[in-house]
Amino acid sequence: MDNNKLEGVALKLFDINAVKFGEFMTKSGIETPVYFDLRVIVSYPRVMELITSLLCDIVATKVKKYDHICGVPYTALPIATLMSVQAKKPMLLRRKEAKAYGTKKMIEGHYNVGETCLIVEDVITSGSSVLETVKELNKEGLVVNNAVIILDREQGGRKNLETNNVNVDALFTMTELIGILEKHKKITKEMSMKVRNYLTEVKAPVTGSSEERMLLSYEKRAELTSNPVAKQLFNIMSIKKTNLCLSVDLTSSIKILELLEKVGEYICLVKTHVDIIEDFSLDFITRLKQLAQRFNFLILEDRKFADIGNTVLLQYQKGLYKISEWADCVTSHSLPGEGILKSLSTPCNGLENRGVFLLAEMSSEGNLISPEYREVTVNMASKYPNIITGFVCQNKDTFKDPGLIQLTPGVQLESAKDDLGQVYNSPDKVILDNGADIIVVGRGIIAAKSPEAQAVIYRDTLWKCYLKRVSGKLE
Ligand SMILES: O=c1ccn([C@@H]2O[C@H](COP(=O)(O)O)[C@@H](O)[C@H]2O)c(=O)[nH]1
Repeated sequence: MDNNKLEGVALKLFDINAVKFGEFMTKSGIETPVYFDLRVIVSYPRVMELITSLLCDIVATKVKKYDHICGVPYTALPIATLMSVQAKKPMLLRRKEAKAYGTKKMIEGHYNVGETCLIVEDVITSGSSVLETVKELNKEGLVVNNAVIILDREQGGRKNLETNNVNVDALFTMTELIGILEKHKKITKEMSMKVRNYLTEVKAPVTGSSEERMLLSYEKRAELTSNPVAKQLFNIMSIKKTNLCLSVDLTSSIKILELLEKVGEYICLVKTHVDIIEDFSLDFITRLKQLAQRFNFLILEDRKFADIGNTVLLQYQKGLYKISEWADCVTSHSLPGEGILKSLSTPCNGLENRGVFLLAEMSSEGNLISPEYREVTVNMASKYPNIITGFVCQNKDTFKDPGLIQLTPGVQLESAKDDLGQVYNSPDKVILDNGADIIVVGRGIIAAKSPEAQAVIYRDTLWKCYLKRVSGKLE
């Protein structure tokens, strides 16, 4: 590759503010000393031309065979278009959302099953955006072996893609780009060191492992999930900056509503056991739903269904509680087999956005769930991606899919046990070591002198642990 041309592009990117240095906060609250915004390059035709020609050079020498070019939406689309024209290879267009009318195709353009497609992307961090595009192309029977990238942030993307059989070639790694800018005195030695230190501190997430799930932000995971309730929860957590689920194990509906008035703003999810409420009424449900809307949290009925499909269907939709009409999600055992998931996914008027947390483990001492049971549960869930929101579990290795949520009960500020077998772990332990995404706290808050003040303490402690986890700066 022409090194002068490459250095010229690096300097140009700096001049046009496509690369910035300082103290930046990502949307999910993680600090970074360097920020890339390659969206601006469309305003600089000469930069576009240079980048296209360098990427085409890489492809000509490194990629053996490809039939199509596809850019990852949106920043890479103009570059992919220019490359397609320069290399005289047909382009495919990946939609982000299917059209509401017509063909509903996600990939536009003419192609045949078994043909190969080269992917073009501007920046890779974890590589998940490229993988989303790979997934869509694979669904159409297209094969992806290669991706060309303008900048590799060296934060695990290359490894993730290679694990998924996609070979990566980049114009620059972050280290190379920093090196050029330092050499040409665009940035100081100190700034260059700061970025290098940041790179060594930030651990690389690996796709397909529980580590990747733990290192990805809730924001990013909202994009990766196929379950509408999980998406809503990831979004609520990102917006409200809370991963606290309050378990309102109280027997008076008035007390539950009073408590939620005080703590609603600190939680992303409320967990109920409606069958312990002594004065249950549908008016209580109406008021609960109003609070959920006002404070932007979802409702999980911890029903722990465990019967044959037909009975569960009746328990879910009928009886005194009519759970399916108000609970955004429910918990269920996998013990009876797949029938239970079939019944919970039975279409019912207006209930498209319902979710299920499947119990893969329990927090109580001496429970009978074995590692084999846990594994079969997770495999069973994979056949029902539309309704599975996540798992109630205690361990990070229970599942890998970053689109699913680990809901972990048995949490108090200090590790402890109650007299009836409940085992409590600390926030550090469950989030940093054990992979919890949403943390269920019951008596730790509701039995406190001031539940409101205690909810704030839990919200802040749990969120800090999450930020520490996604920053990758684990000891
Ligand atoms: O394995 C499990 C599954 C569910 N739970 C429920 O969570 C809350 C925990 O309440 P604490 O007062 O914080 O102990 C409770 O409603 C359980 O039914 C669980 O603890 N363990």
